[in-house]
Amino acid sequence: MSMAPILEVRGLRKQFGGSIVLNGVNLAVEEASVHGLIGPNGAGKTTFFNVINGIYPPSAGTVTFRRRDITGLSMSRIARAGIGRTFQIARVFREMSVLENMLVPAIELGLSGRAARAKAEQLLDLVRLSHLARSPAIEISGGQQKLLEFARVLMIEPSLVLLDEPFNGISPILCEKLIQVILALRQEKGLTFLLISHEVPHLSQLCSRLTVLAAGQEIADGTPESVRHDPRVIEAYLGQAEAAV
Ligand SMILES: Nc1ncnc2c1ncn2[C@@H]1O[C@H](COP(=O)(O)OP(=O)(O)OP(=O)(O)O)[C@@H](O)[C@H]1O
Repeated sequence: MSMAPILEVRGLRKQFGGSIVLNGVNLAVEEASVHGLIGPNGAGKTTFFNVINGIYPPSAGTVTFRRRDITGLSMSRIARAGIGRTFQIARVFREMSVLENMLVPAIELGLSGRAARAKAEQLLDLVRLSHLARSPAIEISGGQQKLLEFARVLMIEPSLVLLDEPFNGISPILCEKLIQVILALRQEKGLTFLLISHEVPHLSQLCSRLTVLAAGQEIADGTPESVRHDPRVIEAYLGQAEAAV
């Protein structure tokens, strides 16, 4: 059985002025997998997401999603093609209630009021935010805002979800819940996840495959176990520890 990867990135480069942040990244994500993207601070992980979901056009390289070339498309077209994304610091509409936040993507997609609301309530239940549905988003914690953003991304029924540090600032109990939700969505709906995280135990629990980015290039790719013992990976992280001293 050989299936084409759902996402295939080749030779991706991103340069800001004279600074090369992504220097020819290659990465393939298998459909219905949970794939981790790790690497030292400043490696280019968030920039990689920013290029994949259309915040910035790449300087060179190609992005293929479900066999379709999506390189350089706008953010909204990439979202409509089926790629959802969350941010390191959740981006929620702070003055709106939690439920209203959930309805924004539905309005953009033109879903009917009643169906959208039922779906929103079901997803809020999934991330245990139902009791806060009427609270203004500004009044819930940063961790709860991240869960809200996660649930909101699911409103557009993406087939690939990019998660940037989904566990940061979330209580251990909700982390465990989020892990179970991700695994269930993969198992039951065939969703694919690409996630940036520094949480090694969570990554080992979730991911069949990890890609390690350092200085804008992928330096290792494989199972969490093989990557952890890769000398290039150890060296990349040691470099960071020395730099921090
Ligand atoms: N819009 C931009 N203009 C100029 N430089 C940028 C821009 N966006 C990112 N960079 C630079 O790219 C480098 C990589 O940043 P990025 O946030 O992608 O790394 P990261 O691996 O996600 O790091 P962290 O783990 O700290 O979030 C940094 O040196 C950053 O300053």
